[in-house]
Amino acid sequence: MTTGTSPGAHPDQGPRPEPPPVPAVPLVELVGASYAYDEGPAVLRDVDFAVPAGRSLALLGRNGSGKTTLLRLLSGGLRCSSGRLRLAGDPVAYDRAGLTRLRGTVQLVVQDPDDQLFAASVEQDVSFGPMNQGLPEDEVRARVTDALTALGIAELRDRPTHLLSYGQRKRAALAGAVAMRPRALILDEPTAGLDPHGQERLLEVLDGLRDAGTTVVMATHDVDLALRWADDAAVLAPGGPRTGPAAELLVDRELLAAAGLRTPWSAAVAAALRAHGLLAAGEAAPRTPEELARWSSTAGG
Ligand SMILES: Nc1ncnc2c1ncn2[C@@H]1O[C@H](COP(=O)(O)OP(=O)(O)OP(=O)(O)O)[C@@H](O)[C@H]1O
Repeated sequence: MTTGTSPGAHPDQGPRPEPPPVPAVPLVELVGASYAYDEGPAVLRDVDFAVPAGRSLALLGRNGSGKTTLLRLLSGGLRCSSGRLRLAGDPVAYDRAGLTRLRGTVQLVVQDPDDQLFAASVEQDVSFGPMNQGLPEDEVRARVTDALTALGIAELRDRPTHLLSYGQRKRAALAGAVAMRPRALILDEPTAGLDPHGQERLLEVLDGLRDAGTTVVMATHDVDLALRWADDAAVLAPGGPRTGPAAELLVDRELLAAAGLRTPWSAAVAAALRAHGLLAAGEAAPRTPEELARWSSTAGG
């Protein structure tokens, strides 16, 4: 991960606090990692991939580029064919103790909530992880309450999981990970299948978690969402992942085209504003319709 910061923005509330600087030692890191499934060629080859603590990171790439595989390697669900996984600088041992330590720090939420939820009620599901950690009952209950409140689904506590809507199931699955109080949440396409309102609410939840110090990694196909939400971005391009500040990487048209991604809406707007002399070179471009409205009211554009 290259160093640098980018000014994040809450969707509707103006600039959010600056993220912490990129620390020298990543929270979790793949070094020279390769992975091939039994039946196929290598999906990832000799990949270096660092997740800096306390920041938000969007992972982008075309279908089949290896996003899910990379997230599973980072969270210990898959083991590199070669190379290694490090947690806070230390190599992860894939034994019980090593994986317990990793999962206490890094929690993966898979794309389909039905692959994650398994208990009869929301409360039972969300309490499973903390109970499994051997926490006292009071602590488990408090964590469930906090996680459901953070996700805005406190009223669903006693509901059977199979009666929830898709968006509610996505939130319940995320609550289960949040209840583990991990340092890093790794989310595989968390906004997929949510309506626009549901996406906005989820981003607010993720911003709140990040602002409280949780590292949040999200795989997504949505370049617009990635550019306005993430501090950092990683693009799975043919030569391997490219990482850097989202505001720099996600306006690199050549890179995006090579990775099979389109240019974000706001980058196209910025190019048009510059072409018409309305935005100075180096001046930050608006990244959302709300930022564009604020920019035009102050710039008189
Ligand atoms: N269990 C598996 N067994 C064999 N091959 C697999 C398996 N899971 C994924 N693959 C292959 O690995 C490659 C990368 O898949 P992966 O799911 O990591 O990509 P992705 O970037 O997450 O894709 P998408 O955007 O479609 O979700 C694909 O070619 C896929 O066919």
